[in-house]
Amino acid sequence: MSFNIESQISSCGGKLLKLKHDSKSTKTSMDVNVYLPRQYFEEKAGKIPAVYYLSGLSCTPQNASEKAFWQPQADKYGFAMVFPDTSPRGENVPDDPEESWDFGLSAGFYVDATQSPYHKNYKMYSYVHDELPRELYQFFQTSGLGAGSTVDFLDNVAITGHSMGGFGALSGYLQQYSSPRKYKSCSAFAALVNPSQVQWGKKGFGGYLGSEVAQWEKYDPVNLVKVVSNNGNDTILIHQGTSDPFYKDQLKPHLLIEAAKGTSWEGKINLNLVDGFDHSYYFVSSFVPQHAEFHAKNLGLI
Ligand SMILES: N[C@@H](CCC(=O)N[C@@H](CSC=O)C(=O)NCC(=O)O)C(=O)O
Repeated sequence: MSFNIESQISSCGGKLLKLKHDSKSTKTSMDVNVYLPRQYFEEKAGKIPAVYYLSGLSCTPQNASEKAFWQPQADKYGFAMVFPDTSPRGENVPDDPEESWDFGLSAGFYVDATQSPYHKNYKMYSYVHDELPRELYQFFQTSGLGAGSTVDFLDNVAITGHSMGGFGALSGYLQQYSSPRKYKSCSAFAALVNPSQVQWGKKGFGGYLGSEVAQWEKYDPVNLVKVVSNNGNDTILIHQGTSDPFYKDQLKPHLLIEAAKGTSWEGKINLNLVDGFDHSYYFVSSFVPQHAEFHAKNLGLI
């Protein structure tokens, strides 16, 4: 199933492509933005790595594309950016019965839902970590958009995200850690590190996965650091604003540091508490340069 290029927008030295495709995982049409850096259009840039950015509650692919300012960094180091959506959408896609913004549409939690009625469409784990990379790779292999360059959407890839998306990045990175296609690096901005223990996560996991805690633990980073072995010197980069209104009740990054103690991740989670910053994209965009450099190093670009 291929992509329709809804629009191509010049941004910095490259192009932001707004794409739409029919997803087998979600059984809906899905929007995704891809930023192709200036290197993609230069002669013989070869295979360009990709960074996947997972957005948070209430987002579409537009929020980060417009407000995180990843594009200048992508041009600086030579990586593509992928901005997936945060949930399936469509007239037959179930939403939150409470009509809140923390569950349902724009709040898919990057899990594969097992509970009715969400089990049909809310397969966001499989979509983000399996279907979307494969479909993008195939599409760009034949798109002819670049001057002899290609994007490596499958292997030399990194993952990052904000809030619910920070959870999604940590969860996907750790779950895929021992797979052949593990992400080369993972970072997060104001992430939900222990969804099983906070209101947002209890509502999301409960609604999508049911009440069996073992199903929650499969996705929860605080559990995953205890069962996934860090097979090298991998580190995880996290930034958290101390003026973030969700810091104390929903995000709780210290719980991940605590959980890592006594494991191969102890001392490997680089948590940066930054005074005066909130939860917004003013916070995210302030630290994107540091995260971009972190991923560029792990992708072998510097
Ligand atoms: N729509 C809500 C605001 C919800 C919110 O702040 N969402 C954050 C992520 S929260 C955890 O995932 C966000 O990224 N918002 C998008 C943005 O562009 O800031 C409300 O109206 O309060």
